[in-house]
Amino acid sequence: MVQTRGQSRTPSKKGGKVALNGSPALDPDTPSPAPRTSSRAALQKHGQDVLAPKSHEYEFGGPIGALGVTLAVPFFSYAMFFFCNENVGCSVTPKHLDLIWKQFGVGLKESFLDVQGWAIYFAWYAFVVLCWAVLPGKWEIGTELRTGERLSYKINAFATLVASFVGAVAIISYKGPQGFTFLYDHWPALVSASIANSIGQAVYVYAASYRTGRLLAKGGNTGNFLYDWFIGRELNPRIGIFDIKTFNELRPGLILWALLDISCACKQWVKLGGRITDSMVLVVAFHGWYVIDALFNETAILTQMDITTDGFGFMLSVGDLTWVPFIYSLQARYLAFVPVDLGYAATAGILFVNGLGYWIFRDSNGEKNDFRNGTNPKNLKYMETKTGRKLLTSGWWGRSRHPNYMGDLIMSLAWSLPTAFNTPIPYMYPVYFLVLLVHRQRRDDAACKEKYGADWDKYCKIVPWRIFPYIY
Ligand SMILES: NC(=O)C1=CN([C@@H]2O[C@H](COP(=O)(O)OP(=O)(O)OC[C@H]3O[C@@H](n4cnc5c(N)ncnc54)[C@H](OP(=O)(O)O)[C@@H]3O)[C@@H](O)[C@H]2O)C=CC1
Ligand SMILES: CC(C)=CCC[C@@H](C)[C@H]1CC=C2C3=C(CC[C@@]21C)[C@@]1(C)CC[C@H](O)C(C)(C)[C@@H]1CC3
Repeated sequence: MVQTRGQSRTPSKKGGKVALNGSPALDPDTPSPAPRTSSRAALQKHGQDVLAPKSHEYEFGGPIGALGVTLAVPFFSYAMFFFCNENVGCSVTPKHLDLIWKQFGVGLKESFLDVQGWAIYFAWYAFVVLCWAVLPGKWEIGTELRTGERLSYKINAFATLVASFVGAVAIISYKGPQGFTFLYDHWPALVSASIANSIGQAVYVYAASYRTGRLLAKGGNTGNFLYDWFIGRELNPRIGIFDIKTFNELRPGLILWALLDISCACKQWVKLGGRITDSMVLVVAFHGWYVIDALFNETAILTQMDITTDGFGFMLSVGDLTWVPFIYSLQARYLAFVPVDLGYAATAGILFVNGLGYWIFRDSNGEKNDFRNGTNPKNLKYMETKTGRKLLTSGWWGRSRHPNYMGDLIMSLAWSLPTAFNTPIPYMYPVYFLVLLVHRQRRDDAACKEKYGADWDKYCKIVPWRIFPYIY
């Protein structure tokens, strides 16, 4: 599989560099830490202005926005379950609300007193950490930090995915599909445990960021407790050589998403007495492929803004650990109790929409990756900038400034179409995703404007559309 995201592969250099946050940078070929030069010496080189610059601007609506998202994400993660499940159905009517209200006590019990569900979640999390520690993987060096140093990351997310799939297949082969419905059956407890995990981690990294010498994210040090806790103060929180942000971004949430989908398919199999619908096959395959693709290209995230620029706070912890697995799998969970048979024509139509989205997503990311890696196989036009970096002005990047987002958004629609049109709830994912990517595009454009100055304005004149040509 080719690399699809990020700008370029991070250089795989040998050599013992110093990581500021107390963890030694690593020789990429050895899983054991290279000798530390002296983190204290490195600290002395950099003043507080470099390590912990004060942030003067709020994003995401400032502290009020931070509070809103902090409350909204857990609320919606529960609501999507309690408003849409096999006992109450998935309609949007006052009668339905009344029914949900009557189930409130049961919901509380299922969420907080289901010890087995909580145990499953934390056993799962421990398993993923263990895989990180014991499975082989090469060490890759990340992008240069503000301090001039680089951190190393163990690349074995794909091996973790394979180990998880092998485990799931073993359970299903041994016990049958009914033996793998336990994730579906403990859903509210799993949501609660993941929220508890994300709160715990956000509190930990916030407190740990006050240790001396931590490198803070430029936007996460406003001095407002709620906002900084939400956005994340420290850029690369680590426990020794374990990088908390990259670990959470790719492994526990994304793999759990794929496993929840499989569990939903097993539930449908049991419900229908030994078959799964074409719509379920499509959803599980589309999601599964997306997860495989992300984990196979693990190194690509090392150049993404979440890793290079943003801190790790509650927004990312709850996004990675709760939102991704439990909201992104909504369509599969819906189909588990409302089976939809699409037939050949609708299946072909949806395959076409997903294929179109995937092609745009992959081809546009590929064009940029090639270009940032110093090649231009399609001989695309580009413009020079004063920074010395070039910007593509033809091909996908000549059609809009974020063609890769367009592809991703088209795919997100294809993931909801298999649920048909009985209720709008399974379409919540593409709606959320549109909001996320429009916001992300604006943040990225602002960052590019800062980076390229007047050259970015010139590029925007050549390529006026932000995501969708002739629309936005
Ligand atoms: N499923 C999900 O929940 C999410 C998925 N994604 C996906 O992740 C992928 C990566 O997205 P993201 O990290 O946001 O950023 P992008 O991959 O879109 O990268 C943006 C960067 O590309 C460079 N760039 C911009 N224009 C040009 C050009 N014309 N020529 C060359 N380089 C250019 C700039 O950096 P520079 O010039 O410095 O190289 C810019 O900062 C996307 O496909 C997105 O859809 C993202 C978020 C969530
Ligand atoms: C509602 C809320 C708290 C949102 C926080 C946003 C996060 C859910 C997303 C921010 C960037 C993300 C990325 C992915 C998942 C969603 C979050 C965490 C990603 C890991 C999905 C798989 C992709 O292939 C990816 C690796 C490009 C992507 C990276 C960004």
